Order: sequence, then C-alpha cells, then structure tokens
Amino acid sequence: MTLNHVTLRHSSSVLHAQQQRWSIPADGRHLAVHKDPHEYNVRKRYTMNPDDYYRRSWSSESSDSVISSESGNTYYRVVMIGEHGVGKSTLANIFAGVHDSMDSDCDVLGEDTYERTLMVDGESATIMLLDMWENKSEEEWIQDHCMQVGDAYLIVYSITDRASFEKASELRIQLRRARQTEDIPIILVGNKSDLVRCREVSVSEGRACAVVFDCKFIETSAAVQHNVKELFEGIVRQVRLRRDSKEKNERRLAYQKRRESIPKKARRFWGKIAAKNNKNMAFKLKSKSCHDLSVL
Ligand SMILES: Nc1nc2c(ncn2[C@@H]2O[C@H](COP(=O)(O)OP(=O)(O)OP(=O)(O)O)[C@@H](O)[C@H]2O)c(=O)[nH]1
Repeated sequence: MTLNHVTLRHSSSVLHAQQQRWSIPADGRHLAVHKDPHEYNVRKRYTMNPDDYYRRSWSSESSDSVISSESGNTYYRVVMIGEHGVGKSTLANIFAGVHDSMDSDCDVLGEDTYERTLMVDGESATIMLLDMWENKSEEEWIQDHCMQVGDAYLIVYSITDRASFEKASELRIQLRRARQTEDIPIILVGNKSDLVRCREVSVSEGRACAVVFDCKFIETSAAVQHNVKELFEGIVRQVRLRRDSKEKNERRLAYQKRRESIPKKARRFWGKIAAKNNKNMAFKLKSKSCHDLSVL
C-alpha cells in the first residue's frame, strides 16, 4: 500500500481535537496503518470529576494500583514521560480514540488522563494513561509524582531528535533511582518513525539503549499509527508477565502463538536460528528480545 497522506486529529486536549494533515515521505512505504480496533473496547464519557480523579490517583493509598475487579478485568496505571514535543500527547490521543481509524469511546478523566479497556490475549485490561509529564524545573513536584504513581512507564523520544534520546536515558536513570527495589515494566518508545529522512537516532542505538537500561524497545509513528496498538498491548503484557503466575502467562503465550500469523512464526523461527549461529549470542538474544513485548 502506498501512503502519501494520512489525516489525523490531534490537539493538546481530546475534547478540542482538530483536524491536521500529515505528509508522509514517499520512502515511508514500509509503514503499516492499523485500522483495526477490533480488540479494543472503549467508552467516551465522563465518569469522574477530574478533581476526584486527581485525589484518587495521587493519594498515597492508591500507589498499589494494579487492581483485579470481580469480573477479572485488571487495572493498570501507565505513565508517559519524555522530552517536550516527542509526541506523547499525540500517542495519548490515539489511545483515546481521537483518530478516525480508531472510532471509539474513552473515559477522559482529566485533561491529561485517559482510561480505556483493551482485550489482550483474550483477557480484558483497563489502562489509565497519564500524559501529564512536565520538563520544566518549576514543575518538579509533577515529575516526582509521575515517578511514583506508575505501574508501568513509556519513555518516549523522537527518532528525529537526539537530545530527546539522551533525555530518555536520563529519565530511565531517574526512574531507577525513584523506584529502586521494584521491577517496573518500561518500554523505550522511539516515536516519529515516519520521518525517515530526518532520523537522528538509529534503530540499533534505540535497541542498544534498551538492552543497557534493561527495558523493552519499540519504534512507533503516531502520525501513521504504526505500532501504537502493539505498544499499548505490549505494556499490558509486560505488567502481566511480572504480576501473574507462570502458568497464567504460559497460557497467554500459547494463546498468542495460536493466533500468530505464518510470516511472524517464520520470522521467530529464523531469528532463533540466526541467534544460535552468532558468537556473541547472549547480547544478540537479549538485543533481539528487547523488541518482543510479549516476553520478559
Ligand atoms: N511526523 C510526525 N509528527 C508527530 C508524530 N507524533 C507527534 N508528532 C508531532 O510532533 C509535535 C509534538 O507532538 P506532541 O504530541 O504535542 O508532543 P508532546 O511530547 O506531547 O509534547 P509536550 O506536550 O510539549 O511535552 C506535534 O506537532 C505533533 O503533531 C509522529 O509520529 N510523526
């Protein structure tokens, strides 16, 4: 499929979304557009006064926030952090279903907070996504809270901005310090992958950084919705891998494998063979698996 233009609605507030036209470089042809929201179950309505939300979300008793409801649905608080302008709000808007292709409803709990229920590996999970990170030093208290309240983190940089990549490393260190004893799922997200001609950070640099900082890695494009669905499903899988029993996770993996397409199965098979033949196997295997958001 050749893509030259994709229309995307974006704004700093979901409620005042406005149309914006994106130009996709001709050599961005390898990027896929995901228009299949079939596994998402979302609602768009106000369920809570934002003040109530902030009280609930930021109180000390709510820090242990992975909650299983009676229906078996689980609730995860995911925090997005990263340098100014890397695309956090745009990713959040896609999550919220602002984009036409994910015509859906979402609970908007405050200007920068969204809630949505996804079906991942046959089980539902509700994500509360927090997009309230501020880089300004006078907003340090927001940064401290963001570092404390997440069950999982998306550290976002732009592949077109090396300074934002360096900032991502700093944030990873800051997060490690703030939550020293915890094994928190983190995905390093290289956004704006559609801007191939402006790339300043290579895929291998992103991957190497994830290996060094012991987190997962994915490149996304909010503009053409490449890998955005995979990102949010991936963060759910990463939390589950840490919180749930081995048996439960093995069942989920079997479920994923049953649904895997033949080309994906073949890629996984050849990946294993290639890694076996490589001398520097341990690093290579880790480096390969940091792309795979369905394993630890
Ligand atoms: N080409 C391209 N542009 C993008 C992409 N994601 C975001 N942008 C653009 O990048 C600019 C910044 O995006 P935002 O979503 O506001 O970035 P942010 O990280 O939320 O920025 P702050 O709110 O200032 O922290 C906007 O003009 C977006 O339209 C992408 O994947 N590709």
